[in-house]
Amino acid sequence: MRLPAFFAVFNSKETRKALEEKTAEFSRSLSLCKATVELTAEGLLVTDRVGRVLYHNQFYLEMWPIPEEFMDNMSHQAIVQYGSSQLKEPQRFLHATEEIYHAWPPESLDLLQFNDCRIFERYTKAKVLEGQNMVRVWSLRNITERREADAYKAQLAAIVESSNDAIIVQDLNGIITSWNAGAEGLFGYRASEVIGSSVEILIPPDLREEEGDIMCLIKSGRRADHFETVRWGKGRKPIDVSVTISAMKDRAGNIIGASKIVRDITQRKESQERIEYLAHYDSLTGLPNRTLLSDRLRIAIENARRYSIRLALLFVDIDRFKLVNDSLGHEIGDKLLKAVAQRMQSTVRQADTVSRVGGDEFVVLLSRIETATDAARSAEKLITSISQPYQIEEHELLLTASIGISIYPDNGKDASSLTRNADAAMYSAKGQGRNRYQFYSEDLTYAAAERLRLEHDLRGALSRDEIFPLYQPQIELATGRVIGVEALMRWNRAGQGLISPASFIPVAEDSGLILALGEYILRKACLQARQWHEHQGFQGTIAVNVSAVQFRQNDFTDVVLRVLSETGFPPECLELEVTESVVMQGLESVVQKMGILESHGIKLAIDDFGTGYSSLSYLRQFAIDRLKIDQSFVRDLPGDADAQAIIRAIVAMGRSLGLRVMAEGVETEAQARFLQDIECTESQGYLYARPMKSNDFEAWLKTRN
Ligand SMILES: Nc1nc2c(ncn2[C@@H]2O[C@@H]3COP(=O)(O)O[C@H]4[C@@H](O)[C@H](n5cnc6c(=O)[nH]c(N)nc65)O[C@@H]4COP(=O)(O)O[C@H]3[C@H]2O)c(=O)[nH]1
Repeated sequence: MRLPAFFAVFNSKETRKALEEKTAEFSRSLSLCKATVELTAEGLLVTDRVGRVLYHNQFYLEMWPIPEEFMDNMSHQAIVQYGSSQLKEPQRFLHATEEIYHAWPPESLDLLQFNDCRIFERYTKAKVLEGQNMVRVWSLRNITERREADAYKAQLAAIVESSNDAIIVQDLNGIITSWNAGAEGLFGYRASEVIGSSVEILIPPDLREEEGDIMCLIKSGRRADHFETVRWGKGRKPIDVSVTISAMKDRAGNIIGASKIVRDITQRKESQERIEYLAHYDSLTGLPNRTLLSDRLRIAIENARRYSIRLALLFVDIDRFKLVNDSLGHEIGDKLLKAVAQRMQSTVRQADTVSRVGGDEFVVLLSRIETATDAARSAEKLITSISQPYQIEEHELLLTASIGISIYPDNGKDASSLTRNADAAMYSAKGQGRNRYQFYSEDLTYAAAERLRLEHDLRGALSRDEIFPLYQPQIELATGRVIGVEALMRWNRAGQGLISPASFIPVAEDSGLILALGEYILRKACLQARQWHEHQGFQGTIAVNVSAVQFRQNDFTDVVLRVLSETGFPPECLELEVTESVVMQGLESVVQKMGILESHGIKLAIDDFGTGYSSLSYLRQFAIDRLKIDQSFVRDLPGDADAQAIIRAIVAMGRSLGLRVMAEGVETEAQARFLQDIECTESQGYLYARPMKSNDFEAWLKTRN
């Protein structure tokens, strides 16, 4: 290191001793000074007025870095030139340095950004040394870390301010010390209103203990993390929130407070509640759904077991509800279901559960009954209540319900057997004519299993060629002439012989198989009748039964017309027999379909007439050609006065409406005579012939001619 020139001013004028002492003292302070500047974490450089380097410390060399030998006899400008290649903006740096020597300001401050991202603060100060000599001290300090920390802090502050969450800082006494914009938004207080106040203004009184416990954990250095709770907004408005809490520490690591991130979870809570609701309640009727019913049933069974009491499960099915949906549309159907649900609910006790488990299926859980009669009483009440007329928009509608009942512990000790058995009992109630209730019994289990087997076998019946029609002639009473023939479906079930339609048609209807079966019989009958027309001299009509399920199909008339065109059978010789249940609907789509059929000349007969509960006014609305008096009335002829009266009335009404009337199930001459006497024109029954295979019918026909 070069020593300053003022050492030379000491000369022999001083005493040697004094000089030595001074020199020693000076040397000590110089060493001290040197040690200090070498140890400092700043790069130090001293130049004279024109930039000659008078002093630099080691750090100055290392910070660039600049080789030591480069410093020898170098001007500051040359050194700066050398080092500038390390900087991001070398030109600016060179210019600034030059400007300092030129303008010689008392001090200056600027920043050097190195290519390797270090940042140095460069401070210079002009100094007067040894009285007149002007020097400049350059001090360069690495401020990279400080700058990063500042940037980080600024980012953090920006994040806190821009966060949608409320970020609140409080001290250990619960005094709010920081309150961001998110907190203003969530709680409705401005920062100026709450800073310095206790956090208690945000905490409902019943939750202050919870808050106290959490703060205790925080103070003791344990984790409290995350919890969901309720806070008060301005005006004590409760808000569902989630709180994430962490301890605030000072530099020494002492806990000095807590920071809380508070998030509004009102919407999430609401959706959670909605999901919860949808998982357990039927959205249309608001009744408990199958899941909730299962829970309640399980609890009720446990309860019944513990206290040795009985409970009942009522499986309620609305009869023929599908017809309402198909004909009046789902909107009306939905309104009707809501009304049914309300009635059912108001019929049972509060402790009982009415649930909707399917489209038109309800299950009622009577959680405590004394005897089976209690369940029967409830079932009766339900049936009565459901069967009162409904006014839905402009429609007055009538419904009935079939109910199956199973009782714990008599008919099952667990939820699934009780449910299964109530279901079987309901089917039995339907089988017995609907609009009634039925208790479960062992026989029903057998019947249910048999029903399943039947359905299974029926599925393959067509492909196995087991389905075929029999034919029964229809007679004009006055002349004995064969005016038509009715096709009656039979099933030759493998291993069981001929099965009557009464036992398999309801199964075919419920399973939808009736569509294929019905079309098959229609086609067969048309083909057969065409052949009889052409080769047997038979000119009568062929009557084919149509189930309400078939009639309901949107494409029903298309199917009929297609079969006619494919078989080449004249439409005016086809008569479709529908039951009163079809016309009873009295609906636009029925009228429309009948209109289409009529326009093609196809005839329509009302089968089993007199057994339905329909209003007679429909007879005028529909394109009907014939009434078929149900055989239950004919059976009691001629002795029974009531049967006589009913048949007389039907015949008279038919005549006055211009309809043909046929009596079914005529078995005796006396019945036929009575019918003829009252001017019933047509009849069908065992008296003339039983339903026959086609070749038997042909043979029978020959005997008539
Ligand atoms: N006791 C008695 N019975 C007589 C007499 N004359 C005819 N019968 C029976 O009475 C039923 C008349 O048919 P239905 O009222 O249309 O009643 C039919 C009809 O509703 C339905 N059915 C039959 N074939 C078909 C079909 O192809 N499609 C549909 N959807 N239903 C059908 O099954 C019902 C029962 O049919 P079957 O068992 O064939 O029973 C037939 C017939 O065999 C008689 O003098 N005395």
